[in-house]
Amino acid sequence: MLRGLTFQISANSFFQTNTKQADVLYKLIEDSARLKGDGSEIVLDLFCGTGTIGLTLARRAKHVYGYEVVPEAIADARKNAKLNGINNATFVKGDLNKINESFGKEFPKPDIIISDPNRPGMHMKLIKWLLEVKAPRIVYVSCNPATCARDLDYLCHGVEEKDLGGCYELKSVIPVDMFPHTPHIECVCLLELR
Ligand SMILES: C[S@@+](CC[C@H](N)C(=O)[O-])C[C@H]1O[C@@H](n2cnc3c(N)ncnc32)[C@H](O)[C@@H]1O
Repeated sequence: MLRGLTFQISANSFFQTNTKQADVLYKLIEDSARLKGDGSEIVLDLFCGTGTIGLTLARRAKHVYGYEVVPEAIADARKNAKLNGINNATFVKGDLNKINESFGKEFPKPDIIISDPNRPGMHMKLIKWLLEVKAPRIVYVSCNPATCARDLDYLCHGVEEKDLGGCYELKSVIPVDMFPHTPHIECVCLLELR
């Protein structure tokens, strides 16, 4: 049980190992997302895993679209939506390192984007797409401060060698101790469109 929702997971799906702190992490993400709560907003949940973040936000959103590469995780996310009586969430299997021009055509323009990649961070194709789509807010969740700093820099200041301009302002970075007694740290970063 996380944020009042029940999750079923299978062996190949990612799931936060520190469940107690996962509750803290997801609450912080919800707070950073600052959904109006009137059911008018579109949420895009990138690297959605079993749907945890998107499903916690779905209660206050118009619709959530989740993308994830592991098919078992997508099957879990769909099951978890049903299990919790949530019918405004769509989960799609896709490799976010290989997006092409059609990415973004199958969902409305997002009001808020959550991006929670694994340690390598986001592919340049995804950075480019984010800089083009210009969602009002991005909540970037990361367990790797090095790739996190790189991706935040790209989103705020652009990528000179790709001729991409940055368009976000970093509003906050909140560390969460997901891995006690280790040097590792998770961060929840809020970016707002300039
Ligand atoms: C840090 S986990 C976050 C999962 C989920 N947001 C959560 O909180 O449980 C990163 C997720 O990204 C997925 N992933 C890794 N590479 C990907 C890619 N190229 N395209 C789409 N998803 C990917 C992983 O399978 C994993 O589920």
